[in-house]
Amino acid sequence: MKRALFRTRIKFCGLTRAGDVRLAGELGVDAVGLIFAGRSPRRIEPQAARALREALAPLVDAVALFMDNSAGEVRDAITHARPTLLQFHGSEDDAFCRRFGLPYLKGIGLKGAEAGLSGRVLHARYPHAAGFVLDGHASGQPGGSGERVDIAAIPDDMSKPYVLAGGLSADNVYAAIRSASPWGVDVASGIELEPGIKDGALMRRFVEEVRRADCIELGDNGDIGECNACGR
Ligand SMILES: O=C(O)c1ccccc1N[C@@H]1O[C@H](COP(=O)(O)O)[C@@H](O)[C@H]1O
Repeated sequence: MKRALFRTRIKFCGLTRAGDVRLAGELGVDAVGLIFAGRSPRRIEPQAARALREALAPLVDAVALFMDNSAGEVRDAITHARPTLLQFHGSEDDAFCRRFGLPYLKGIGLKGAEAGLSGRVLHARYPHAAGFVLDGHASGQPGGSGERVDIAAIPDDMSKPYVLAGGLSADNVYAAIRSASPWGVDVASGIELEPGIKDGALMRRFVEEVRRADCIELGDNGDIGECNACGR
């Protein structure tokens, strides 16, 4: 695939501090994930989400992440966080995910029960999904554990955008983008000091590595061509 002027989208997930949200915007990150899943160490209360939302720069998406939350909890989070996108990581079906009137991403664990499902099956199961988050963890398990995604497990017939997640960091995101060419990349633990506490230097290095991967144009035969932006 030729990647002329392609820009890999970046989502930082599980932010809990307004300063981290501000820095994400300054670094040019496309989306910031606020986690309402009960099983997450990065979970925030809806009221706390309001302050984080206010720290978000314009033109940056706020993504509200859920895992088997009740409809009431999802609505409460939406009221406070005013997300532009929802992300579901549990056993929610398409009807549940779409009932809130916002576009949604469905998180799929590439290990366990959902391993080996084709893109065709995923698209049929979640026909209204805007895209998918393909994550390294087993289905039924919460993400955010740093469990490394196996690029070989990505279905080869994904027709909707997918975001790659699972154990990504500044040390491996370049290689992951070069081999999988995802629509976007999503990271939680790889940019933090401890769950929910992000590290500015790791955030910056992660973005730099994504930009470096995007700077290379791959020809149809996989050869590395010159940089689209700088011509080198
Ligand atoms: O991050 C969490 O705590 C979490 C909890 C429940 C479901 C999903 C969760 N996070 C998602 O998992 C990916 C990968 O995380 P990591 O980079 O491997 O630590 C993260 O980007 C979130 O979208």
